[in-house]
Amino acid sequence: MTQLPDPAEALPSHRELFYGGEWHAPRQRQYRETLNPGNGSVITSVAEADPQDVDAAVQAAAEAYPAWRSTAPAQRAGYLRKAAELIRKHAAELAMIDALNTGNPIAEMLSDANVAAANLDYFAGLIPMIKGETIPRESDQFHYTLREPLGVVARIVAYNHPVMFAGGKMAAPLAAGNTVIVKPPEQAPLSCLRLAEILADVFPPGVLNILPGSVPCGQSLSTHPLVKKITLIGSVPTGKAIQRAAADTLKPTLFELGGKNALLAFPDADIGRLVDGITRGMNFTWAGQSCGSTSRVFLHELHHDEVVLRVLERVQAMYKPGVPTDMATTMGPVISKVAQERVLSFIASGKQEGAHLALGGVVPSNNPAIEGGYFVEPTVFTNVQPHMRIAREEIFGPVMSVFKWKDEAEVLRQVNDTTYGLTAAVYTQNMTTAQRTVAQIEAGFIWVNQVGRHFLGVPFGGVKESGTGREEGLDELLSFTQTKSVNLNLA
Ligand SMILES: NC(=O)c1ccc[n+]([C@@H]2O[C@H](COP(=O)([O-])OP(=O)(O)OC[C@H]3O[C@@H](n4cnc5c(N)ncnc54)[C@H](O)[C@@H]3O)[C@@H](O)[C@H]2O)c1
Repeated sequence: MTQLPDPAEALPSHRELFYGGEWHAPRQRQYRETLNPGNGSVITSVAEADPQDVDAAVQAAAEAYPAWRSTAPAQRAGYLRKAAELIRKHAAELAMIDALNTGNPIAEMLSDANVAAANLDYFAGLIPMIKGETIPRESDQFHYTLREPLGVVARIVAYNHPVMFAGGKMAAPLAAGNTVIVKPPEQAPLSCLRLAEILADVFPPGVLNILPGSVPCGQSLSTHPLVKKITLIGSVPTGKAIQRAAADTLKPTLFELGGKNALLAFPDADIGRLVDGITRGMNFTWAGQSCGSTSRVFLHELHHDEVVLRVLERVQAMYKPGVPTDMATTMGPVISKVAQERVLSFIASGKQEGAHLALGGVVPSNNPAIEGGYFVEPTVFTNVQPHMRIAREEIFGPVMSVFKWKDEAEVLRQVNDTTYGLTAAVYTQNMTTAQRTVAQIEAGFIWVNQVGRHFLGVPFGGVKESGTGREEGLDELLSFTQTKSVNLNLA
């Protein structure tokens, strides 16, 4: 069994900005309190980068770029593998920090650092795929292309998996020869600071920079002329704001945004698997705070009542809000008081609009150990209708909406009747039904007969407003390169 570190000892000793290989106090001396959502207490305060700090960090990353892009591919891969090794070594401590600072249960967070490390290893191995082409010659004209890095890349990440995103998303741009600035989520920056401490001596100064800050920091990164690409894991409105801000410098973007994902079950679905998929797909463990959560469940009228009954039993048995740093805890809080109030207002709207509250819907009140934390009981609505707010908007909380269907064309219309298009899941034992349905669902990633899993090498990303571009595969790596075409006149 994994030896867990003491929460207080796991915390980083730095609270400042890490760039150019050193720690820097923020120029305006601005610090922001960061909380433990499990009990609402303040853990510490962390530096907030302002535009001047952003400029200094970008300059440091730009200075480091020429040497890093010229570093031999095998040597660059070596740096990434070293980072992966260190992240694995410190996985338990990083998980403990994220459990404290995000509220996600420690038992589940133990894998997050390992996912980050796996990304570093994967992209290190993929470096030889950064290749150009030769183009058929016309008489004495010879052409070829080179794939070159972009320069300084900024990656802004969301709070639901800070270390997994910060560690994992630095991999592709670094592998491609870019220098990187990671902006941690302002709600939960501590594991990213510890990551900077762990990796401080791995990369040459300025190659990896970690810049805690909030919206102004993200905005400055979006407009800075030396940032050559900006990416976001976050909400749709933020993606749109960054896209607009990046327009002045014509920066390319890569967005992994929100979702209102459907799980569509056909009458022939294996009921055991289906119940398991519905229950797990909602990600109640981290209070539903996952972009890929299948929060809209479409059950055929032939099995609806039986499946709902079993899902309710299963959810109650599997998820109990508890202290996030306790290994036995199966469900955490949402990230903040504001988020808790937002989730509760969605629940109120569901009731008011006539959906049936089948489970939860309240703040847990029977566990003194989590008093003051931002918890909401796992919540399931049935009899949800397409026009309701809970059917249309991303809640990013532990609220599942169940719909009943009987007509395939109509249910597919409802599944696609959303501005989002991140993931979907289809349950059927008939592969023809599966293929027919997959072809019609508007989503970037579709599971058949399971939910939630990611596989390195299989592109992940959204269609419609859920994002642009693809991550977790070769597409991601190549998106941090640009093509240079060369013509040789052999006449
Ligand atoms: N598709 C995915 O892979 C994925 C994964 C996790 C979360 N998400 C999405 O993230 C959202 C939840 O995270 P959140 O509430 O922290 O999102 P958010 O959009 O509010 O914030 C995300 C990040 O963007 C920064 N930011 C906010 N406004 C900005 C601006 N104008 N300019 C530049 N940066 C800005 C924040 O500081 C933060 O670091 C949900 O919508 C969820 O679906 C998507």
